[in-house]
Amino acid sequence: MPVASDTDGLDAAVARSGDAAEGDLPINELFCSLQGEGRLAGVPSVFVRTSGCNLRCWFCDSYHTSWEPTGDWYGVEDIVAAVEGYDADHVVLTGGEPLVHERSVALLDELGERGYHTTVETNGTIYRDAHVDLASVSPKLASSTPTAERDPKGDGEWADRHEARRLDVDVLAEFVESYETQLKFVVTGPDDMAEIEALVEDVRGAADAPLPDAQVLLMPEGQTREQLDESRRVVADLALEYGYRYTPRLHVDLWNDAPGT
Ligand SMILES: C[S@@+](CC[C@H](N)C(=O)[O-])C[C@H]1O[C@@H](n2cnc3c(N)ncnc32)[C@H](O)[C@@H]1O
Ligand SMILES: Nc1nc2[nH]cc(C(=O)O)c2c(=O)[nH]1
Ligand code: SF4
Ligand SMILES: [Mg+2]
Repeated sequence: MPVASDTDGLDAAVARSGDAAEGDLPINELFCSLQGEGRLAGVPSVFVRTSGCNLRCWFCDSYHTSWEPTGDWYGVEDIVAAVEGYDADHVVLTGGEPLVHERSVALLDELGERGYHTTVETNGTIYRDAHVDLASVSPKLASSTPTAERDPKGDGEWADRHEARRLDVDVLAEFVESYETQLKFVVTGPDDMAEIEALVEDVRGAADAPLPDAQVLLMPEGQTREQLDESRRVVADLALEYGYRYTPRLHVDLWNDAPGT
């Protein structure tokens, strides 16, 4: 069932569609896999992927949650029951942008109460107070902006909105202060490094909690194994040069771009 048909996933994906009940969340997919990214890479985890996003990265590997959001509406209890059907104690709430949905708070709190370790994969533009064991924040760099030349769908209609929304240093600082946080940058090449260094310094200046280099991760851009074959060495060398941590995309290395991985 399409969750949204117009171009603004933030408004449209949250809009009530037909028989969706108050308190439901738009879910694009739910599956069990190994966490592929970040400091918990390799840990068996249930992934809950919400639909709808307030940004439009040209490279988004979850096209059907952002550019053309699809999914069905489920209540928190149904989602928890589906999670409990798998033999895993880690849950990753992702999207789309899960924190555009106020209802994500209830889901995270319920999972926390049941003893799950919760990771939230977020673009870091919206802060919410919830049970979050690891905030996996992926701030979006200028190189993510869908200019006319790189737009997967249109002719750059989203570029200005994306550009205006993609960074909020105070929101990033709030994540760092409130949660165990990793900043996980999608790196397209050496030209991204100046923006990363400046942003990390800005967040350090704004946050009342430390942000050591070990919590700053560089992740190669690439939706397929073939694309990562081109990018991973470049990004690994940048991590070594700048003293940040490298994170693989283990799921892509293992299963390429297969659905449900
Ligand atoms: C689809 S996003 C969903 C969560 C949230 N909207 C975000 O961007 O953090 C999940 C993760 O995949 C990363 N990602 C998306 N497309 C990618 C690509 N082509 N290459 C590398 N990482 C990508 C995002 O930066 C984020 O860390
Ligand atoms: N295996 C696996 N690990 C992941 N880590 C973050 C993901 C995401 O899409 O947020 C993701 C994903 O889609 N698959
Ligand atoms: S913020 Fe995340 S979900 Fe939204 S377009 Fe970018 S990568 Fe995709
Ligand atoms: Mg993914």
